[in-house]
Parts: sequence; structure tokens; C-alpha cells
Amino acid sequence: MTDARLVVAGAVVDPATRRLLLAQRRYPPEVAGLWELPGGKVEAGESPEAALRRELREELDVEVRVGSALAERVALRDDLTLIALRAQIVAGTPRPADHEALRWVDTVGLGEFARDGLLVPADAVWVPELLTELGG
Ligand SMILES: Nc1nc2c([nH]c(=O)n2[C@H]2C[C@H](O)[C@@H](COP(=O)(O)OP(=O)(O)OP(=O)(O)O)O2)c(=O)[nH]1
Repeated sequence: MTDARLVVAGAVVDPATRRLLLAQRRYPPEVAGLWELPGGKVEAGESPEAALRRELREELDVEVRVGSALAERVALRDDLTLIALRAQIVAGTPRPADHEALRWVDTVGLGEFARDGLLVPADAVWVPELLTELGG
């Protein structure tokens, strides 16, 4: 399985406001306009943590401290698996370089995005865990 690749997404939570950062995709057409946890593909020889720090620097212009993984991982394809790592911003204010828009959501907001089908489909598995985390 040396060809299998990981996509790492960041569950970026602001502990002060207990809000989660969502980012609106611009591409590909199937998911354009839907909202995701920002991140991207892990490069060869790169750890998931380092990949997430790199992606969030490139996509959002922030530095993050990376924490533990959410429980669920999702097989996007045979050769591509999606994971999410908790993260907190330690420097910078997120600005969308690749995304259409960014939004900080609380439990109510996240519930509405999920209910209205506005999340990238794969990310729906994380909603219960994220709601617990933001609300708990
Ligand atoms: N970043 C991210 N990608 C996700 C999520 N959920 C989900 O299904 N994906 C999919 C969409 C893409 O098929 C793939 C990641 O692509 P990407 O476009 O973010 O990664 P990337 O910038 O490294 O890759 P590339 O498109 O430049 O090749 O994972 C998510 O929450 N975050």
C-alpha cells in the first residue's frame, strides 16, 4: 500500500469562542461552494502534522499547533484516506488564499451547515464529535 495517500484536514477550534473554522471550496465542481475543514494532501516523506501546518500556512496564512486526531477516518478512494487533526492557531488571522470564504461556527452554526447539506459529504462523519467538542 505504498501508493496510498492521506489527506489531512484541520479541526481548527478557537478555545476562547469555542468556534470551529470552516472553509468554502472553490473546486472541483462536485464540491465547489461546499464547506470543509481546511487542509490538503500529505506529501511523500511528510508527517500528517507537518502537512497540516504547511497547508494552513499556504491556505490561510496562519501558524497552528497540531493536536490529536478525530476518531473517524474516511476512505475517499482506494488510494486516498481523509483524516482530521485538531489544531489551534498560534499566530496570524486566517485569510482565504485558496478558498472562497471562511466562517467560524459554533454548535448551532455547525448543526445548520450539516442539516442544510452545506458540508463536503465526507466531512459529515465528524459532525457528532465536533458538536460534542464545541459544546462540551
Ligand atoms: N482539504 C480537505 N479536503 C477534503 C475534505 N473533505 C474531503 O472530502 N476532501 C477531499 C477533497 C479533495 O478530493 C481531497 C483534498 O484535496 P485538496 O485540494 O484539499 O488537497 P491539495 O490542495 O493538497 O491537492 P490538489 O487539489 O492541489 O491536488 O480531499 C476536507 O475536509 N478538507
